[in-house]
Amino acid sequence: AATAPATATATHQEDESHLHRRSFPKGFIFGAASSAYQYEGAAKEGSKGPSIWDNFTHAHPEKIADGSNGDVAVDQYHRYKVLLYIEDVHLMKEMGIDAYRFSISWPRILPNGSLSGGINKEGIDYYNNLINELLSQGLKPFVTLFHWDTPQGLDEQYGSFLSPRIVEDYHDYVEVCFREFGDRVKHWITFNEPHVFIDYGYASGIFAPGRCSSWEIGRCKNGDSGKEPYIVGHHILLAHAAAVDLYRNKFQKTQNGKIGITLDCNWMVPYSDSKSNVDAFERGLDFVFGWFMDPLTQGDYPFNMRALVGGRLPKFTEQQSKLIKGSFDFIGLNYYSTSYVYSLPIANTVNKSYNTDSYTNQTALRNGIPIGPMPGTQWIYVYPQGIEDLLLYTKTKYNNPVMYITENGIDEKSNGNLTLKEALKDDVRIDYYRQHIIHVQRAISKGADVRGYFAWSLMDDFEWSSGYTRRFGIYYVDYIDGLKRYPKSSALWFQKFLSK
Ligand SMILES: OC[C@@H]1[C@@H](O)[C@H](O)[C@@H](O)c2nnnn21
Repeated sequence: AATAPATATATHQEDESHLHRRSFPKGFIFGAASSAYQYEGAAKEGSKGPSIWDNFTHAHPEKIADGSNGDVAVDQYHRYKVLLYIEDVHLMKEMGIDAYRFSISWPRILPNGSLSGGINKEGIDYYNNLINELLSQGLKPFVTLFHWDTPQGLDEQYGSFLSPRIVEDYHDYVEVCFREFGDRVKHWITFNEPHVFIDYGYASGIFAPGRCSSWEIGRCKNGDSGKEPYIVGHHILLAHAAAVDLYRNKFQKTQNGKIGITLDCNWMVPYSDSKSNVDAFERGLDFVFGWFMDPLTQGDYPFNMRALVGGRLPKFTEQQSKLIKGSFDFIGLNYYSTSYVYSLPIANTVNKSYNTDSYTNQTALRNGIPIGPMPGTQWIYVYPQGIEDLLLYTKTKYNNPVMYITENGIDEKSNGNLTLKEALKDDVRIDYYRQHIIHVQRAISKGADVRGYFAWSLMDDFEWSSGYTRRFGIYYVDYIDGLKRYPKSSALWFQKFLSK
């Protein structure tokens, strides 16, 4: 008689026997990731200037799930020694983690955003201490130069990324960072996820600076969701290229570091194999990922964007195109989830928006069946095949660049009713990391040039519009009792996985 099908103990349960650090290429880096606004706190200390996130959380607490902000966050500014030395670096070392990805707060270096406003020595000192602490514990610093916290001064002075003036100010800011930290920092990331920063900050308006058309979900007072996203994206690419050009011409020969950019791309699966939905798959990826990957590899935006956005999409001069094309030593990829994508009928909507320009929509359900389990927040459906497919898509379409997974992770709801012991038992996260690491390994075995993998996040932290209601950490932070840190089961799993 036919044997009953084995009931899956967990979706995508994979064979783990071959899973250990040695099964990755020599020199492959495992790390943990963070960002300045989500970790540092000390928002008004050390002569730091305000960022748009300081302004946004205080001006619009209603836009944050628990009305919170990053004034204190997990207080890395005061605790990095404790955070990274006695507790976390100690555990990171024990865990065998090789690198720590963190971001520098632009207004902590240049308080009003421009060089003319002066360089903040206390900011330089803080990051020097943090970098030295990491190195003293054998950890490589991977530094993100911009993780969404634009100096408020530049936003007020000339609309920050809405103006080409941002290119010069960003150039001056990164030059200070290369000069002050480049002797020890050998991996630079110019921008974190320009797509998310723009989509949420200038199209839907739910993130800082909270600009969008009045009819968009953010109900913004100012903005234009059909024009501003493309202007901001254009200036980010120009600023990125200026930073890479500066690094290559003035610092790389002596400092011998690498510079790249981190892009987000949740993977997509055509809702059906109909031509229209397969076309939607291409368009959907072009509007999220190709928006930046095409200029970086070919010097112009994808054809789909040129065709559908028309005159609202800025043009590159020949010189700008040359400067942008090839302006990276590596690409950072942030992957979390996958959705089905389907085509929408072309409509002559008066209300133009980045959110509708691609004539695609995404859904987690097909015929009512989710693409994967959703054990955490409302947007992460566990689909490990997606990280493999994204890596292989990038390999095939963009000539196999050097890649790092610079973020991958899952969260759980913050639940005050759990005992500490229960809160530390994050088996879902262990399962998530195990499966995604296996699929990264498969992509490498198929030729993808992946050099590293960073877990998001080292510890629970300020989760943007979700505030502290969502926990992404492999460390638990006790927000009630002095921000104490406790390794979750996933931290101990990493320790075991990395020690083999
Ligand atoms: O939402 C979890 C994390 C954020 O905390 C990071 O700051 C951001 O880079 C990101 N991109 N995708 N998912 N994430």
